[in-house]
Amino acid sequence: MKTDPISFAASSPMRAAYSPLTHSFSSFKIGTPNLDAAIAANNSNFYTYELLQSIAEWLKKRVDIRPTVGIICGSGLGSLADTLTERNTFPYEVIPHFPKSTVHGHEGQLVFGKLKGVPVVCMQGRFHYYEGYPLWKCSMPIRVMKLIGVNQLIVTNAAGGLHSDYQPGDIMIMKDHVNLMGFAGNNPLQGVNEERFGPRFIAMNRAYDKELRDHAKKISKDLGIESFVREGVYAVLGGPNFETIAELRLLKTCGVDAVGMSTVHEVLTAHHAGMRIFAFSLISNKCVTDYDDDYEVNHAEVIDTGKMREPILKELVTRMVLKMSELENESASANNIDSASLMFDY
Ligand SMILES: O=P(O)(O)O[C@@H]1C[C@H](O)[C@@H](CO)O1
Ligand SMILES: Nc1nc2[nH]cnc2c(=O)[nH]1
Repeated sequence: MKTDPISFAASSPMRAAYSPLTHSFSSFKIGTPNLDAAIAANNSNFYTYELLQSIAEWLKKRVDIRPTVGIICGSGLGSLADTLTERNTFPYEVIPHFPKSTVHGHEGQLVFGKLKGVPVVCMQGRFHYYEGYPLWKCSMPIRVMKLIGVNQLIVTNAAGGLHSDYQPGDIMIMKDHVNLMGFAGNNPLQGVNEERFGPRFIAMNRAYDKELRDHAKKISKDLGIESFVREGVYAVLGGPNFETIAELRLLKTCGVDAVGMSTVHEVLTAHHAGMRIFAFSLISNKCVTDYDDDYEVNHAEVIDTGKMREPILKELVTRMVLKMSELENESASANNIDSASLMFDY
């Protein structure tokens, strides 16, 4: 009989639970009220490697497509997944152990399919910290994708434009981020490190792949959209409130170009797992940094900007996926040549 990871965990006598609140580990007997309370309070990293593997296996049993490229759709950008052919859709509530999507504009389903013949898996809806989930839970689908075979990730989001030149409808290729939640000690990689995904300490200077960013700029030129494609720095805040004027002024002086409430936890998890990452923000609104400005940002506007830019974003993402698949094939054949020459030499 196959061991269900939950029952396996339940049969282990002791388990360590990490509390990001107190930054400490405590040992709990499985099945004791203490552990149950810790899990209920989301203070324990509950997704063991084996549990994540069982989720990946559950999906692989139900779908033939084996994607190596994953896509995360931001607010108002879910229709990117509608471009897929040979679609196989899994609402999050049917996938074992998946959190539920609660935000308007995030459908809450995992969609497998093909983009111009390239197999991809798309998160049509993501998880945010402000929904009440800890960051390791928000980013668990990235690890599931990794176990399915995904090694390149496209991450999209809607963000407020802080840079004075940015206008709603602009596309900002992310070259870096400021992890404000990380400054406060909140990080999805906290807790016992799972070496099978990646090392304890990771460098971040190459997280946003330069070659992919250059391809995106070239594609933008080919599409004739370079006048509204930017490259900049995204800062993540926990939300759900939008920022105060004082907060925005502070962030502007720190070199931040756009502000949002997602993406960074996914990028950290994907980079830790060795994935190649391309990320962009759709600038959905201007950030108000003037006390005389009465304009108030709202979520409906964020969704509407996504709809407005839908056709061009679909084209950008499709061309990026084709390019990523090409790069992967090139590196696969280079590896084959390498191993063939090794066989010849020895
Ligand atoms: O999921 P993303 O980051 O695209 O969503 C942004 C941030 C908030 O969730 C929401 C605010 O309107 O849009
Ligand atoms: N934090 C933040 N997230 C956003 N998502 C879309 N617009 C905004 C914004 O202005 N601020």
